Amino acid sequence: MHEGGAGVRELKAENEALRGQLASLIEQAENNYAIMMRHQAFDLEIVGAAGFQELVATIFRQLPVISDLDVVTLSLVDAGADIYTVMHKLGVDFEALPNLLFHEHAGALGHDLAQDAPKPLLGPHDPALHRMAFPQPPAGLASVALVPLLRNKRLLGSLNLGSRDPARFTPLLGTDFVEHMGSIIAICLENVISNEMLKYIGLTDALTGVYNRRYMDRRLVEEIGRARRQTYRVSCMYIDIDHFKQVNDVHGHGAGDEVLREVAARIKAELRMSDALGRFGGEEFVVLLIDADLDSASLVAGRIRAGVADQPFLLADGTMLSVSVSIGVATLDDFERDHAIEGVAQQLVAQADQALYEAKESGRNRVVAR
Ligand SMILES: Nc1nc2c(ncn2[C@@H]2O[C@H](COP(=O)(O)OP(=O)(O)OP(=O)(O)O)[C@@H](O)[C@H]2O)c(=O)[nH]1
Repeated sequence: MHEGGAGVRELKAENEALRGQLASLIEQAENNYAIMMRHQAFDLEIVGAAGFQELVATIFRQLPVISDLDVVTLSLVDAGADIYTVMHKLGVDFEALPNLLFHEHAGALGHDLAQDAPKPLLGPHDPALHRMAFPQPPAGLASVALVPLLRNKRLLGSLNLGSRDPARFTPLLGTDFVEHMGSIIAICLENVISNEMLKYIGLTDALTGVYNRRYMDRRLVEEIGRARRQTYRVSCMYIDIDHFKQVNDVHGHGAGDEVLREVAARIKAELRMSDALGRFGGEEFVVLLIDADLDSASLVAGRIRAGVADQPFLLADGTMLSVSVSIGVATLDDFERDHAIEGVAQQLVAQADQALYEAKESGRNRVVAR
């Protein structure tokens, strides 16, 4: 009887211990489930990101929270600064993304480039070794994971995770989870970068790098709409290189291309950030000036004319060439509220084109405003 009582107590204790273990296993499973759900929501959010800025901002905003990290940086391989330049032109606000780092060469990422598919590097934080991944490490950063972002064996960059907990990332830890995260982020990055590049190519002129006609037509309509609402002036310049056929005929098409590029650069040098310059085809450029009346647009046009004519062009083969442009300027002042914006935009460009015709007729290398 006595022995039987002890047996029951033992069984009870064992039962309680088992219940305790089970409760902690259930809690752990629930925790893991919650983490998995948060990561699934994160995956869905980054897959749905509309563009580069949204994707990168989502990574920086969400990852530290859902993965309980003290710092996240993203290093991108950007030979020739192509990605940076295009994103900048498309309006990405890099100041809002201080943990986005660009590197000219993949070697700066810290991964073993001799391997076809380098593995994530986990271990203690070493300020000297991890300087490129964490240029401004938070105080107390103790362990880090550098996760290579790979697409078809090409290293796009590295996702760099940091924690103040020294046990968070150790070389012995499994890397399946971070590898999975890295592969999803790599796919999303490759997608948004190529989409943004295509968008950019579709809006710009390959020879001169300025906007193309398609972009300018759209921008004109947008700007006229905005100018109507906010009642400021919009002016337009039509610029045409004088006797450009001769440049091609005498010096060759390559020299003509060089002149087109240099003219575009000289026009751009006289414009404000808010103005838009586009090549309308051949040797014609159109400039849209925001918040500029006819007088100030004519002043800018005068500076462009002088900027082209006063300094001879030095071609790659050493040839010096005198080039000039004729410019027509027009402005939108009564906002023509009763007319459709598309019609008003066409009329503004046509008016500048008419002024350009007068500039050509009256001797070239001059500005006519009307
Ligand atoms: N090199 C080069 N030439 C181009 C390009 N697009 C158009 N052209 C040339 O631009 C020239 C335009 O000549 P025209 O329209 O006759 O005018 P122009 O000789 O500039 O004479 P004015 O405008 O009357 O002063 C033609 O010779 C075209 O072949 C281009 O992308 N590259």
